[in-house]
Amino acid sequence: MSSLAMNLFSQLPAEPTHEELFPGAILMRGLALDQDREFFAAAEEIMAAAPLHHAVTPTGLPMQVMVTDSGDLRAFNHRWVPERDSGKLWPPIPRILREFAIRCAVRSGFPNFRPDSCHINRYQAGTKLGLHQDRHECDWTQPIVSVSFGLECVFLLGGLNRTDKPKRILLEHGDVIVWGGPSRMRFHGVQPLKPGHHPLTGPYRYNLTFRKIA
Ligand SMILES: O=C(O)CCC(=O)C(=O)O
Ligand SMILES: [Fe+2]
Repeated sequence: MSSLAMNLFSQLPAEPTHEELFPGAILMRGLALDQDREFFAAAEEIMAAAPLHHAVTPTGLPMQVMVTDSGDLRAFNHRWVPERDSGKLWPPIPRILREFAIRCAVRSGFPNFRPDSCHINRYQAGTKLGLHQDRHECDWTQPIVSVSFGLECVFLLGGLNRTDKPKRILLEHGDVIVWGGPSRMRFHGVQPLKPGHHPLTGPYRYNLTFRKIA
């Protein structure tokens, strides 16, 4: 019996997992659970200072996913597009989130991660994110740290070509995925969210990605 299943019976908090999905791509189930309320409250602070808005495709079309950002001035300047964004500066990354993201990277074999931004995606039932690579960052030796809250989703982690068949990974509240090194440019995406209700986030899934952009 797996330790996770045992814990259903013992009612003890589950130990986070450490699963290497590919070289440089690590799934740590439940790693954010211990402090989920504090972390989500910090995400809510970001959203209060920088309200969620619809993401737009590179060609300017509105997407279903709602997004916002936090981070330092250099990262903001690197990503800011006058035609797309308001001129308002990003709020800083809350310290509790930045330090957690660094710990996640260290556990995954990336001890030099220095995130300068935290991007938030909010999904509701039916919202998906197509397969893409994260390529707006300057330094691809720095990994991506992704933390999920609320409703579960099926995360797709593919290869270095868009047509490579992706692995399907169920991501639940508190799960963390880090991808870097040889996995940094893997295509990834999110399948349409199933409707549901989560005690902390209601009808939504939130995903926080920590990056070194500038
Ligand atoms: O929501 C997720 O799990 C992935 C988000 C993502 O890939 C992105 O924002 O670039
Ligand atoms: Fe991405």
